[in-house]
Amino acid sequence: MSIAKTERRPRGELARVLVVDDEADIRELLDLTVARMGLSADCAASIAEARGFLQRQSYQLCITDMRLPDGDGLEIVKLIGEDYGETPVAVITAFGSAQNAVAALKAGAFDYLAKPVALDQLRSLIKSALSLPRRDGVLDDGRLVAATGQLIGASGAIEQVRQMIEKLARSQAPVYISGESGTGKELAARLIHDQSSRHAAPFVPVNCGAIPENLMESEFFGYRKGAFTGADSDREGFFQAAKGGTLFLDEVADLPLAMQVKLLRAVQEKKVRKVGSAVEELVDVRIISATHQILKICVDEGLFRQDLYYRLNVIELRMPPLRERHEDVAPLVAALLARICDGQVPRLEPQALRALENYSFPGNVRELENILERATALCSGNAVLVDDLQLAPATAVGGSLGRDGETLDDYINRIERQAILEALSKTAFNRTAAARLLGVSFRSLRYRIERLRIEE
Ligand SMILES: Nc1ncnc2c1ncn2[C@@H]1O[C@H](COP(=O)(O)OP(=O)(O)OP(=O)(O)O)[C@@H](O)[C@H]1O
Repeated sequence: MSIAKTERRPRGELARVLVVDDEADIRELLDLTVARMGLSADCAASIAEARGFLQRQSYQLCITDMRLPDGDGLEIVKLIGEDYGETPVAVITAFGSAQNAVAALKAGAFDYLAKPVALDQLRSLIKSALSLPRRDGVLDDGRLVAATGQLIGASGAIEQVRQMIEKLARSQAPVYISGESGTGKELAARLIHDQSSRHAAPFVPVNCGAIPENLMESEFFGYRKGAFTGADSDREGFFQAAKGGTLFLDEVADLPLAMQVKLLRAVQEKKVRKVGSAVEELVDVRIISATHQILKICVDEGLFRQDLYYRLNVIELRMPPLRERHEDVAPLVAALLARICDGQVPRLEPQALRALENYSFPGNVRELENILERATALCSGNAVLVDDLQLAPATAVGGSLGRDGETLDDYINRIERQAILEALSKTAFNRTAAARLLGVSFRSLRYRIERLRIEE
């Protein structure tokens, strides 16, 4: 790869878009739209032609069809990802081909457009791609976007999360953030938004478990005046409030099934309909979802729609529990104490730090925050001692023991199932790697998967 391909476009020079499509009328439509936006386009009819253009010229965006005469659009996504990483790639998928869109996003595509291409969607996609920060976090106007420095921790696991956040910020793909309560899922979602091309638009966090079921549709999609008693004026919903930005659906597993159907439509069509309105409106919103539950189990238990699961969980970001990264405790303590005390920061006795490093933190970083807040209020003088921490006695990993009426066998099966699903999700459903992680043989894992009827 030559240096020129990753260089920024000099100030004043037109941004260039590479269009790859074998259908002349689509090439023309894209070429015209790009030109009307004051940009310049090169058009290729095949992968081979696109390769030639990429070797000669750097691009701020590539838009490619999925079906090309000498291969498929995913090849372009991969080629650019490997050799021309600064260039975002959007794919055009056939009407209703959700699988293609998901596959392209998983392969690293920046976004997708479904045929027939809607012009306003195309324009907003181009605008988003052009306002993407560079890999080093510098925007087109030279400003630096918020760095992932707010995510404290020096462990390999947190470093991986930081890298993943940076990668996800350069895409529009739906992200599903998994992890126990208090591991920093919302913080990670905010960081993805802050570093993305959407950073100037709103980040709207929604706790799906906190909205009464009968108000859900109007809270999400808004309503028209007169839609129901008390609707005395038009109101926007979360989707409209997050226009151009990011909608963070926290505790998404708590959405009732009826609402899941409506959300699926909104995600798939990128359109919503206000309660009481006859027309649908386009909404340009990126969805990041999270839950502390294991969503795959909710799907298996029939509580969460599988089709919605696949649309939301295009890319998973796993937030590791604090007990898996004890080396993060000391830097977190230092940062949290500075945040809590704002000025006179007390000293943590070495014994107190050791006690924290050996603690299992069922409530993760949020629990550490609470422990430190309480300890700073309780401590006398300027030192926090072990007793000030008031650590709870060791608890079982993974939370409560048994649910109401659960037999011992059910309980053991549930924990086993949870451990297997976690291992499978950590290893991208590679059974050999998952078996290694669980310390069992491949055959034993296969047997357990069958016995517990786990579907991948
Ligand atoms: N690595 C981190 N560095 C600094 N602060 C962190 C980190 N992880 C979590 N926090 C802080 O811990 C608190 C809990 O984080 P957050 O709300 O993002 O967790 P969560 O996983 O979304 O929790 P829940 O599942 O309960 O909604 C917040 O105050 C957040 O700023």
